[in-house]
Amino acid sequence: MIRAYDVPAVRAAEEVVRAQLPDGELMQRAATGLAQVIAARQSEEGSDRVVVLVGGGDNGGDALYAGAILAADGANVLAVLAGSQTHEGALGAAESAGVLLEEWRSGEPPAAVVSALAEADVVVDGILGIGGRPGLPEHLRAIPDLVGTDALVVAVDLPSGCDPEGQVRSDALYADETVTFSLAKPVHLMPATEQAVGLLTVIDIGVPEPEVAAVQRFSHADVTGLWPVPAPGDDKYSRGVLGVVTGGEHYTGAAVLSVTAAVTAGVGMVRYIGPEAPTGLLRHAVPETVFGPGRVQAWLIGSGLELDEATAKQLSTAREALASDLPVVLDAGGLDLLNEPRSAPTLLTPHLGELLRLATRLDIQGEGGTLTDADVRHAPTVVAGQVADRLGCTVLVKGAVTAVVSPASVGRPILTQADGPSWLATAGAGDVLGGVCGALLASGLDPATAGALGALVHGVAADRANPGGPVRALDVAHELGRTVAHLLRLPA
Ligand SMILES: NC(=O)C1=CN([C@@H]2O[C@H](COP(=O)(O)OP(=O)(O)OC[C@H]3O[C@@H](n4cnc5c(N)ncnc54)[C@H](OP(=O)(O)O)[C@@H]3O)[C@@H](O)[C@H]2O)[C@@H](O)CC1
Ligand SMILES: Nc1ncnc2c1ncn2[C@@H]1O[C@H](COP(=O)(O)OP(=O)(O)O)[C@@H](O)[C@H]1O
Repeated sequence: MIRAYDVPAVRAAEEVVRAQLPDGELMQRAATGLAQVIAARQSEEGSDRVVVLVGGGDNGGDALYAGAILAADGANVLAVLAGSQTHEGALGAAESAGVLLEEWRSGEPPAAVVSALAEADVVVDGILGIGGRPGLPEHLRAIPDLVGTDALVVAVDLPSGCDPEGQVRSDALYADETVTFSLAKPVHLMPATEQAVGLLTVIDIGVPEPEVAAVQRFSHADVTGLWPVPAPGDDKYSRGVLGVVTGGEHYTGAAVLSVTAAVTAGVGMVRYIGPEAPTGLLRHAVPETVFGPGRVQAWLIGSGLELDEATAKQLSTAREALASDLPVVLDAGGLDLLNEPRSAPTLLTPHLGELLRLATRLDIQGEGGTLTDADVRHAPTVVAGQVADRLGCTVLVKGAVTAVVSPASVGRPILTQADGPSWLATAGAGDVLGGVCGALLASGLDPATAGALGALVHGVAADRANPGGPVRALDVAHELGRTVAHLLRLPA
């Protein structure tokens, strides 16, 4: 499990350690670890010219001390003093070590800074850390365009400009690698910010983990402890029966994809309810399927569902399921059927467009009044949290980083996963995810665990289906069983 802690928790944990150490010791540890990582990358790349961007806070202090260590070891280091002040101790160390200093505290960049950034092999971003507000300081907005395309950008603690809590998207200096200290922060794991982080390296400076995490991520090794593995005494009913109301006369594929995924992910049994065309296809594609009503442990409702007369049976089944106390996964068109809060375990699985539609229907407001597409893209987990609170449901937001947000009353950290290749952005992949999550919910997992674990296995299956290349959703579904077996073989 990877855990990230919000800024107040990080500051409190650091404060306890700091009080027991000589003044400045924590920063020395941070700078030394940072310099070691940069030196290792320099020797890998055979690079020499280092530009350190130094902000006015302690993040700038870490970066400038690290620059001093690198310069003392012979690197060619230029520090750009970009804050309204500069950490005094670090400045003294930098001067003594022979770091070249350039000031750019406001206005346009000096010519020397422009050319140094264009020619740098390594750019160390110490502009803002956990004290940063979202967005780059006004005079530094052009920095991402000034850094040469070949430079390795190493962010100190977090990429400057990113929201440390990872809730909102903003302009930022994207990093190839982010070096953080002892504790990961939400910025490193959240959909609004993770793309700017690059490779995350955590170096230990002796700060212990706080008790409560703000964000969690399952690692592959966690699957063994979480995945529902049948015991010798189990039968298909005790393992969980999933009722599936997906696909229609036009979206026949959604039924095949979701049912295939549930079956290959290892559900005890699937009962499918749907019209003739998808039923006919399923009889051939997934002969394990049982058709028609009967007892189930959970429902999957939505993918490819058409809300018209031809699907009256599906609609009445879906409405009965929503009125029951059984767990439900609600995807795509099924999201339109939920108007009231639900107290039984419920996992909603919208992509950003569906999240906008759902939140708009619930009258959730955006920054300038009516919620817009930009609002949802800017702050997906904030909007998901509002929907979760309003409906009492867990909301899984799909995308390159999947975020699973529980209602605030549950008091559960946000779970995020980023296990799939970008090739997974393909039609039908969401239907497959719905099937996996449905299978997990039917086996008795809670919605948040089912959502995050489902996203993990779905992402890994996409990678394994065709490593490094394009995948079709059906191949992802067919790969699920082997992927679960592979993950269960990993040492816990
Ligand atoms: N705590 C510890 O023990 C350890 C901490 N460590 C390190 O300290 C870092 C945190 O340092 P920090 O608290 O000084 O905050 P940091 O992010 O450097 O600067 C904040 C300054 O920037 C300003 N400002 C903010 N946003 C802005 C914006 N958008 N645009 C413009 N200005 C903006 C804001 O000023 P304001 O505008 O609010 O007056 C404030 O002065 C942490 O990430 C880690 O690297 C390590 O050494 C390990 C031990
Ligand atoms: N850039 C990306 N990288 C990795 N996975 C992605 C990316 N974009 C989307 N996905 C995943 O692909 C799936 C797409 O789901 P969805 O949009 O519902 O597709 P559909 O409705 O066609 O089934 C989701 O699981 C999502 O998390």
